[in-house]
Amino acid sequence: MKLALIAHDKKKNDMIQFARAYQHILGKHELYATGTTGIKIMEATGLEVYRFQSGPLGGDQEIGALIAQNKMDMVIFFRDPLTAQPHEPDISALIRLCDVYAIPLATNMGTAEVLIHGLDRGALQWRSIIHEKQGE
Ligand SMILES: O=C(CO)COP(=O)(O)O
Repeated sequence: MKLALIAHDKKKNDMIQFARAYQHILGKHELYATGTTGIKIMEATGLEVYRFQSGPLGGDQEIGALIAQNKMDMVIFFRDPLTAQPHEPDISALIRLCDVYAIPLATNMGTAEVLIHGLDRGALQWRSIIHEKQGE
């Protein structure tokens, strides 16, 4: 499965903890991230992560574009709900596209835990039907 990992600055430590804790699960999947989040995850875990632009420079939109092509299977996005972001419209657009395409989205650690355990138990196998249709 293809997973997107994104964290706002005040949530980057949470993302590092999450990636370390679930490295054994994350390592079985294709990982994508916005620029700075990706570097931090790679440094902390040694996992291979494909990095898009940093969020404020268009990274959320790049991940949104993959969702619009039905090429992303899960999004874990540790948003900072207490800090205004200059690229708020991009963030809203990404979340909206997850809803348009029924892509599992976690915006906090509690939901992320549920999703990652579900992923490991095969709860996203329905997505493989879409992969087959796309010839992947
Ligand atoms: O701003 C972000 C998501 O909206 C995250 O971007 P970075 O991972 O580059 O910090």
